[in-house]
Amino acid sequence: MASLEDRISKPQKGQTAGDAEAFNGTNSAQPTSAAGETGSWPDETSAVDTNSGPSTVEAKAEEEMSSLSRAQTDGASSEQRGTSGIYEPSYEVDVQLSDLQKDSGNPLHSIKSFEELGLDEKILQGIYQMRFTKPSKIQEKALPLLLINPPQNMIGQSQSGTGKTAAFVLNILARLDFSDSMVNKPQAMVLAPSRELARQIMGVCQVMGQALDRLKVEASIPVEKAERGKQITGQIVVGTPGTTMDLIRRRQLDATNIKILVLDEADNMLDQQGLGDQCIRVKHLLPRNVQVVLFSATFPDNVVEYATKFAPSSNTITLRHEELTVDGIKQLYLDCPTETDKYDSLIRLYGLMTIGSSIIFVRTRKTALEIERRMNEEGHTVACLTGEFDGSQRDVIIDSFRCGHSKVLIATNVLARGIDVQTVSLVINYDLPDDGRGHADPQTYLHRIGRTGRFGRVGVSISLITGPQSYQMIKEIADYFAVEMTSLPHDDWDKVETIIKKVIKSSRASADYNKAGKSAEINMG
Ligand SMILES: Nc1ncnc2c1ncn2[C@@H]1O[C@H](COP(=O)(O)OP(=O)(O)OP(=O)(O)O)[C@@H](O)[C@H]1O
Repeated sequence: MASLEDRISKPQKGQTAGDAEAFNGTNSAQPTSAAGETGSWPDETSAVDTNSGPSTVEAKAEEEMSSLSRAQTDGASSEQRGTSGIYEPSYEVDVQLSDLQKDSGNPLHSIKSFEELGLDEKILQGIYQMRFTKPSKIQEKALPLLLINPPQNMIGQSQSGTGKTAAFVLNILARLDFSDSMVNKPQAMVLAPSRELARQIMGVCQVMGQALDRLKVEASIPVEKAERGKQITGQIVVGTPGTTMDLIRRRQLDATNIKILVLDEADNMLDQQGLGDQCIRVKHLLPRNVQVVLFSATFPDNVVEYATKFAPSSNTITLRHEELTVDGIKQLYLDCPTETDKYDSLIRLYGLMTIGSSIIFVRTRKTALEIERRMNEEGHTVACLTGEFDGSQRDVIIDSFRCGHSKVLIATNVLARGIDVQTVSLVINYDLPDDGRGHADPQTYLHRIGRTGRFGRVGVSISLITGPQSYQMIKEIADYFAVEMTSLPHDDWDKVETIIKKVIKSSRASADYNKAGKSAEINMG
């Protein structure tokens, strides 16, 4: 793969998209353990998790903090550690992480320390609390550009799980004004495509900013019983675009002092009809000189122009699509003769090993509920999260998954992006993501499999294939990212186990990450 040298050059312009399935809630959170009972996936839990946050616009700060601490436990329960079975971890993830961070071809590599990035002492304290030792490449490259004064726009791209959230959160924390006249004024706004991601980002802001005494972070996500007229007074507001727009229009959110607008999963926010529209409208309600920051692992060609209009004259950090996959995620596929075989294979996979936590992605809510029902009937405790549940149900389900009470989550694309649960060691594409026209949707595939293999951890993705069309789709995906996918035989489960063992082992051994060119191309606006 071509290696990209860091390089200085030029920017562009862009625009928007809308809310969608992102918010209905969900389901039936059941306490869980995975199915079958043989091996275990590597325990990759190391550093602190930074997950999800709390509640709703009207929620009390204390409730938020307690919900946050719950949600931030990433599910690395002691029972998951050091289990024996399909693969025994051979060394601590800290060691692996430092090896990875020494490798200049790795997205986690950087030559700088956090101390060199010019951050306030109190913000550094937050970083130490999170036990981040070194910045990742995107953090190292993006932060100096984000912190320049006067502020400049940014379009930042980096592989899934490489720390984009901390990059934009640190910039926000560094720019907040806690003086008496400003302390109750919203100053930064982060928009995300789902309530789960918005809550997670809130959590990161709160943990990273914990040494900042007057910091207040508030959510703008749909709530069941919104307190009419309640004013948002947090300096940071994190939410979904539709609700945020409503709050501004109802004058519950004073946008006149907003100086930073971040769109996380920006390509999704700008691309989807509806979400994009709402993002544009929100932006129009903000001061003209707002610093616009767009982050995502993917920026497909069709959104780049849009993005460069939305964030004019941006500094950009981009990657080629051949460079987007994370080497720690081993991509496998299982060819199933029929749809029925798909379900049987799923059950066999769970029978094969005990899995830390896993997500099964399906195309429709109906399939999600059907698989949930069947797996529960067969004694597997699983939960399901789709857009049809209400917000509070969704919160319960995702929090239960984050803290490891439920370990198997069946989800639609609503959870494909951004969700960071470090114990997820397996992602199953029960249905491949498609573009609605019979072709693969490589971006969604990348985001889905990126729910595992977070920040140097090892993960496995298994796509279930049935028939020539889905075979063609997996081929399109493999070609798009220039990756090799390992085939699993559906009729020889001993072999499946052997292959999975082998790929996990090989990915551990190859902490060298030798794919040349995982570095970003930087363009200065
Ligand atoms: N410098 C660091 N050192 C150690 N861990 C880090 C560092 N930066 C981020 N992390 C951890 O890496 C994980 C992934 O970070 P994050 O969720 O920001 O990834 P991302 O790039 O936004 O991924 P995605 O594209 O999937 O949204 C988080 O658990 C975070 O706490």
